[in-house]
Amino acid sequence: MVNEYKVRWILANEFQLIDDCFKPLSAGLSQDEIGIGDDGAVLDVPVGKQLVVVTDTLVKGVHFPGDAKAYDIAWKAVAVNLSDLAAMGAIPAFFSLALTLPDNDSDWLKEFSAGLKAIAEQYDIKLIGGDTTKGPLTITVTAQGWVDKQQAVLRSTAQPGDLVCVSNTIGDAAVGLKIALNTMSAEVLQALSAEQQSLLLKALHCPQPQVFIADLIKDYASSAIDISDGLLADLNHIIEQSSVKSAMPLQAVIEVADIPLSDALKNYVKASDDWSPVLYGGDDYQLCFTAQKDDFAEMDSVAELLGVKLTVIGEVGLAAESQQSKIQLKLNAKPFQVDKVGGYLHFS
Ligand SMILES: Nc1ncnc2c1ncn2[C@@H]1O[C@H](COP(=O)(O)OP(=O)(O)O)[C@@H](O)[C@H]1O
Ligand SMILES: Cc1ncc(C[n+]2csc(CCOP(=O)(O)OP(=O)(O)O)c2C)c(N)n1
Ligand SMILES: [Mg+2]
Repeated sequence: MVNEYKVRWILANEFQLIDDCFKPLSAGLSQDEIGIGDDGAVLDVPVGKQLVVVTDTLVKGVHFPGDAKAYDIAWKAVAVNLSDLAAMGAIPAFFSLALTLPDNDSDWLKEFSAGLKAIAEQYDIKLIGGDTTKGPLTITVTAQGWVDKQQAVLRSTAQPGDLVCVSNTIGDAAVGLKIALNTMSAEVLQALSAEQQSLLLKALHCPQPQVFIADLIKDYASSAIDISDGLLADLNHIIEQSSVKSAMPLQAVIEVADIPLSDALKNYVKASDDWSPVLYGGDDYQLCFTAQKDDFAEMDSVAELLGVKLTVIGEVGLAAESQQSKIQLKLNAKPFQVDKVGGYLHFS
C-alpha cells in the first residue's frame, strides 16, 4: 500500500532536497557511470578488484544522543561504514544514504549535508544514491569499496602464534558517552581537563575510520575486525570464527596494561578503577587485528609514517578444551577478572 505520508513528503520536498543537499556530493563519476537521479546507480568495477559492500544504521537515542549535531550524525553514519571497509582491507569508493527524517528542517539538513561533504572529501568517496522517508530519525549508509581479488581480510583467519594488535587508543568514545549523557560521577569527571573532555566527546561524535591503514591491513594482517561493540566482544568474533575455520580451539591472551590509552583515559581509569569502557565500551572504530610476529615490525613502521599507532596487546594460542572464556585477561601479568565479557547488545 502506498504510504500517504511518504507521498506527501516526496511531493513537497524530496526532489528539491536531493538537488540542493545531496546531488553535489555525487560529482566526479566517470562519463559512463550514473549516480544520483535514476532508479539505480551504475558503476564501473576496476579490473583485478573485488567489490566490498558494507552497511550500518544509526538510530537517534540508540547510536547518538538526541541532542547530537546534524554535522556529527552525518559524519558518524559514514565513518562507521568506512571503518567496516578498512577492517576488510578495502579502499572506499562510493556510498548511498537512506535517510528517515521526522520533519523538513532546512537548517538541520544544511548542517547534515556539510558533515556528509566533509567526510566524503576527506576520504574521496562519492554519494551515488539513497532514499528519503518521513519517520523517527534514522540514517542507514551503505558503502562500497575495492580490494585486490582474494585479498579481503576476514575475521576467521587468525592462527595460533599470531599477535593481537589494535590501532591508536581504546575506550575514548565510551567515556565520551558518559560525559555526553552526564552519567559520570563529579569526582571522576574532575580528573579530566576540559581539553580532555572535549577530545573524548570528539571521539564519540566524530570517529576517524582507519581508512589510511586499510592497505596495510590487507598486506600484513592475518585477520581483522573494527571495534564497534567493544574490544573483547569484537576480538571474540575473531577467535570464535577462526576456531571454526581452523578446526582448532583458539584463545587470545590479552595484557590489559598494554591496551593503548589516551592521557584522558589514563586519568579516567586511575580515578575510577573502571576498565569497562576500554574492554567493552564500544564505539571505538579502531581496528583490532592479528598478524604474524615476523610481519609486525615492518607493518608498524609504515603505520607510523601514516600517523597511526599500532600496539600489540596479546597473542593467539590454543585453548584448553575445558576453558570457558576464549579470552584470557591479565593485568601486569596476573589474571584479571571482569564482571562480563560481552560488549554492546541491541536486544539484551
Ligand atoms: N538484518 C541483516 N540482514 C542480513 N545480514 C545481516 C543483518 N544484520 C547483520 N547482518 C550481517 O551479520 C554480520 C555481522 O553483523 P554486525 O554485527 O552488524 O557486524 P559489524 O559490527 O561489522 O557491523 C555481517 O556480515 C552483517 O552483514
Ligand atoms: C545515545 C547512545 N547510547 C549508547 C551508545 C553506545 N552504542 C550504541 S550502539 C553501539 C554499538 C555499535 O552499534 P551497532 O549497531 O552494533 O554497530 P555494528 O556493530 O553493526 O557496526 C554502542 C557502543 C551510543 N553511541 N549512543
Ligand atoms: Mg553492523
